[in-house]
Amino acid sequence: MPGLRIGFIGAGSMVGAIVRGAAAAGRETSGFLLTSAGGASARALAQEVGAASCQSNDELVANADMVVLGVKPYTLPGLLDELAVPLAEHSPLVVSLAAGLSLARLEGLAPSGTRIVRAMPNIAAGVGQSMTALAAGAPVSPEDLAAVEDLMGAVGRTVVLADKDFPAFVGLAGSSPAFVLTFIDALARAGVLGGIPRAQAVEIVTQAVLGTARLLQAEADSNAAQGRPRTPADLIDAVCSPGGTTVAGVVALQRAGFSDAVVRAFEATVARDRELGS
Ligand SMILES: NC(=O)C1=CN([C@@H]2O[C@H](COP(=O)(O)OP(=O)(O)OC[C@H]3O[C@@H](n4cnc5c(N)ncnc54)[C@H](O)[C@@H]3O)[C@@H](O)[C@H]2O)C=CC1
Ligand SMILES: O=C(O)[C@@H]1CCC=N1
Repeated sequence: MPGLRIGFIGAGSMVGAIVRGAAAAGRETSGFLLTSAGGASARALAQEVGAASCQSNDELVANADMVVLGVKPYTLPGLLDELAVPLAEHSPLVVSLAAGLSLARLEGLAPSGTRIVRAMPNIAAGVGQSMTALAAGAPVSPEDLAAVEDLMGAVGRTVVLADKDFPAFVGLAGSSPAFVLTFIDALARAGVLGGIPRAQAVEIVTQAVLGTARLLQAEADSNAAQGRPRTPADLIDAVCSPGGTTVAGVVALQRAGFSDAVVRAFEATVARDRELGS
């Protein structure tokens, strides 16, 4: 939204990805305000993207229309407590990126009536490919939500989700880049076992994963209108020649408990998200 001043409290991995992704997407970043603990990372990020850094979180809240909270979940309650007076006085729209903290919990920590949007992006925001969930609290207007969709839409896809579904979403998209990277790392190491140098193996696997994800997206986009798009299982069948190499590998993955390991990773993530919020 042109002219909107967006403050980011915290300039770590996630805010860095959003701010760099927005800058790379051509978003006007001169209205971005940044702070961090100690200030150094906020100043460096601000300089990199042509934004401004603030001396304090109070100054940032006083000057922003939207305040994105990009600190760790365990830091957030203390931060909201410290910001109670400026938040009550200036009433910016507040966006929390924190895992675990439900809208009800956030609303209980902020001054009464604070407009809060909960967002769960992922690290691919840095290259404009985040999958971000959004949930809006009761006082949030359609225009407020549209402003957050506009910011997060600049760095990937967005979906509005019920707050209760956030723990599952974290397992599917917030944390899952690390699961996919674990797969890429393991397959690339196997490639080294097969005699291919590590850097080349990583490049090869990365393109294979990217191509597969693009194939699935194209399938959904182009076939949705005409009928039932092919599912991941359909595409697995399309790669598996009878008696061929792929089915041998897929059956070996199944025997080793690959699907079970993935479901366990999801369940552990959901459980940890719930623990963080309790
Ligand atoms: N890293 C990721 O892939 C994702 C992270 N998130 C959420 O984003 C939030 C931030 O996570 P990361 O960026 O990974 O953490 P991080 O540790 O990389 O960054 C945290 C930032 O907060 C700053 N900070 C701490 N206390 C502060 C204070 N009082 N005032 C101003 N700045 C302060 C630190 O200086 C640092 O820049 C978390 O709530 C996390 O749940 C959500 C989705 C994905
Ligand atoms: O690990 C975490 O808690 C954060 C939330 C989702 C991704 N990183």
